[in-house]
Amino acid sequence: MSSFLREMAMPPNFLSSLVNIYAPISTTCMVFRTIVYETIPQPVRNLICSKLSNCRFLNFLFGFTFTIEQRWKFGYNENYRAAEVYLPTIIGPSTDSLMLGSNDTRDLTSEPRFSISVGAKVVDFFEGMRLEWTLHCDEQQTSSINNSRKYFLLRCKKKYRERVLENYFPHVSQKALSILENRENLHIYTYNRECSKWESSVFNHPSTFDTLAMEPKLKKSLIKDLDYFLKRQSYYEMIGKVWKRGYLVYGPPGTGKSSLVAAIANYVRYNVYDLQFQSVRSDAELRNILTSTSNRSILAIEDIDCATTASHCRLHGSSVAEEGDADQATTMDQGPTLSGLLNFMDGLWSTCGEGKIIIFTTNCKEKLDPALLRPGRMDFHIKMEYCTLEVMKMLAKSYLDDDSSNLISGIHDTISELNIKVTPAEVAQHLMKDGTPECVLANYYLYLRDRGYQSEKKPMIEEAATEIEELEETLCEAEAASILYSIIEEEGSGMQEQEQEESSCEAKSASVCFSMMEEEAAGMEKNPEIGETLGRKDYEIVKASGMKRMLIKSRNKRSRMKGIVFH
Ligand SMILES: Nc1ncnc2c1ncn2[C@@H]1O[C@H](COP(=O)(O)OP(=O)(O)OP(=O)(O)O)[C@@H](O)[C@H]1O
Repeated sequence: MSSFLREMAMPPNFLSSLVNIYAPISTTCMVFRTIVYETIPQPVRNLICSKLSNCRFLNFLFGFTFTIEQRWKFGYNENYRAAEVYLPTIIGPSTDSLMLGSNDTRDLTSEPRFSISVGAKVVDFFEGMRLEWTLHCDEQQTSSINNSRKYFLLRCKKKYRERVLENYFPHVSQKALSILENRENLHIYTYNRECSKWESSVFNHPSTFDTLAMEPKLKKSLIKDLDYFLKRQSYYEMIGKVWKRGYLVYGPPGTGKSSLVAAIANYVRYNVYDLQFQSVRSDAELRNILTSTSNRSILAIEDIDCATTASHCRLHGSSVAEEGDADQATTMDQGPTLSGLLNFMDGLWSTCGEGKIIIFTTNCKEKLDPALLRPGRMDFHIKMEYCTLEVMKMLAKSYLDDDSSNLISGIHDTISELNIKVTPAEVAQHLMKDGTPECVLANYYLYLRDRGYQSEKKPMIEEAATEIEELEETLCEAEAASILYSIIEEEGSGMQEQEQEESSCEAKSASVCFSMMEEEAAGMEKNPEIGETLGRKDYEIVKASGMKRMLIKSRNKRSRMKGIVFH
């Protein structure tokens, strides 16, 4: 060292004078630092720091900036989403503006929610690093569409760059994930064709697997399938498959297909992207729409049968082109093709995004293109059915909190007897009516019976009514004859002998017949089995036709009466 100094021709006392200068400066700095730390509170220190960090020159020298755009390449940027979710939870005094609002339509006094407004700064401290976030928005006017480019800037010291990448971003993503898993509000997005973007609103659908009535076995296996899917991200990676799941929900209108989509969303706590397939103009637009949905979300395409029929026609060039109107064909929207959709589902485009659940619903599975149904394309086919006894009990449980009433079985038996099909939506509509559970169920039972009469049993009722009329006539005749007989017996002396005999004979037989009828009717009235069978409604119906008397007196036609009412 001394030789080195000698070579440098430095004065020998230079080092000692350097130490002499350094010592008081470093002591002063330490004292100054201690004074600053002890006298200036941390928020004020943060403010000063943020002012200094605004200084472009200092930033240029010591700062580093990460830009996190809303879209990354062709898809939604999950880091942007993580920041969007995480930042409102770390708002501190240094944030000078905020967006505030509430979606709770039920409670005006509910606590408002915050989100980051454009230009606002949010400062975060992590492992001793100071990190400053700002949200930016650049308006871009392209043709008639107003596109805005949103992005976060994250500023930190240059020396923190690696630590931010390695520790801070995973921390933000992790926090965002747990916030999303426990979020109160889900969102539903609908595609706005005019400005080519998804628009969101709060998703408040109350349907859950508890309220949804479907075959218990099917429900159980669906829940199991969802659970497996949610926790097997790494398994999908291991087997080289994209982490996504497709469900095809089919069944007649009103069997709960849309309710099932909502129940799935509420169960997995995913946002829902609801796409009207018919509103998409081309494959390119479809690709754009689908890739701009976020990860861990549900894409629901309802009534896919309508969509794919159109796509199928287009695919085979049957619609516009066949009409030979080429000009019209070029000016019209071409619409997405079936292959465009399939490509997204399991072709190359399917790799855009992870954790997606795709749900197609249809009223008519048979109408679907076989390409959509081939094994492996939609992982799980869910058939939503007309009401079974189990489904009816579940509906009664969730709408009336009563699944033990005998009337439920009665209703179900009546439905089977009448050979009619009833959707859960119809049952739900009746069960929502006002009244005690018994009343509501009894009314629905009566309604079904009535419905049976009105539709399928109409011819039989008409036939029975004619027979009743005939019977009434006979009975009237018999009654008249009986009266006549008594009159004859009383006043018989006034008649010719032969005439008297004939009349008497006729009247007598009529009277006998009439009393036999009366006797039998009385017997039937006492018979509990028949009493039970001829329920209130049957009685009412007969009464409504003005035949109450007939009902009682013609019970000797027991089987026929049962037939009128029940078969
Ligand atoms: N399985 C069910 N469980 C509980 N409620 C149901 C069920 N099915 C239908 N509902 C009730 O009926 C209403 C309509 O049902 P939903 O819209 O889900 O049927 P859908 O099969 O999607 O009908 P569409 O094919 O006409 O769209 C729901 O709001 C719900 O109240």
